[in-house]
Amino acid sequence: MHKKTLRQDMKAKLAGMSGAEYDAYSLEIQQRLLKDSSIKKASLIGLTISAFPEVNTMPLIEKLWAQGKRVAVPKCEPKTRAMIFYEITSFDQLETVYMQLKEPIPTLTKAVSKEEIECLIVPGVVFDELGYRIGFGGGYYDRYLANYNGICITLAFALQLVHKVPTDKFDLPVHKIITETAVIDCHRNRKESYAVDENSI
Ligand SMILES: Nc1nc2c(c(=O)[nH]1)N(C=O)[C@@H](CNc1ccc(C(=O)N[C@@H](CCC(=O)O)C(=O)O)cc1)CN2
Ligand SMILES: Nc1ncnc2c1ncn2[C@@H]1O[C@H](COP(=O)(O)OP(=O)(O)OP(=O)(O)O)[C@@H](O)[C@H]1O
Repeated sequence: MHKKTLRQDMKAKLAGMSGAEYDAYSLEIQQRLLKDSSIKKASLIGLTISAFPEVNTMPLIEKLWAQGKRVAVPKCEPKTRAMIFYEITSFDQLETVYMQLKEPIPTLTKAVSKEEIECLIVPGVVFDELGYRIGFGGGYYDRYLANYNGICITLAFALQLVHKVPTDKFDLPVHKIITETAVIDCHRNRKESYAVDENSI
C-alpha cells in the first residue's frame, strides 16, 4: 500500500482511540521508556512536543526534567525542511508558529547541535518491527537522521504497527519502538531478517 494511504488510514484509526485509552497507554509507554537503558544513560534527549493523537510527551518531559536530564525540541525551517533543536527548561519557552505545532522560542532558548543529542525520540504515524516509519510527510526526520549518530527511539501505540512499511532509499529506521505492550528491538530484528535473507539465497 502507498505511504499516503497508510498514513491516512492510520490517522483515522488513531482518531477512534478513546481519551481514557490515550492517557493510559501514553503513561504505560512513558514508564517503559524511563526504564530503558538508552534513556537512563542519556543526559540530553531530543523529542517533539506531541499533538493528539501522538503519544503524550508533555508528562514525559516533566519526568525527564525531574531526573535532571536536559531536553531539546525541534524548530522547523519549512523552506529547507531542516530542523534545529533548542534546549527548553520550561513549557513557557514554547510558541505556535508553524502548522499547529509547539516550537521553542529561539530568543529564550539555546540551540543544541546534533552531536550533543544522545537519544532522539522520533515521531511518526505508521511503523513496522524493523523500525521503518511513515511520518507526517515533511521529510524532516528523514533529513535529520541522515547524519545522526545517536540512539533513535520511537514511542507509538501498538495499533500503529503494521506488518511492513514501504520504504524509499532515504528512509532510516529507528533502533527501538516502545508501545504500551512491548519494547521492540528493531535493530536486532533487522539483523535477524538480513540473516534469513542470506540463508535463503
Ligand atoms: N509533534 C510533532 N512535532 C513535530 C513533528 C511531528 O511529527 N510531531 N515533525 C516530524 O517531522 C516535525 C514537523 N513535521 C511536519 C511535517 C509535515 C508538515 C507539512 O507541511 N505537511 C503538509 C504536507 C507536506 C507537504 O507540504 O509536502 C500538510 O500536512 O499539509 C509540517 C510539519 C517537527 N515537529
Ligand atoms: N535525506 C533526504 N534528503 C532530501 N530529501 C529527502 C530526504 N529524505 C526525505 N526526503 C524527501 O522528503 C519527502 C517526504 O518523505 P516521506 O514521505 O518519507 O516523509 P516522512 O517520513 O513521512 O516524514 P518525516 O521524516 O518528516 O517524519 C519526500 O518527498 C522525500 O523525497
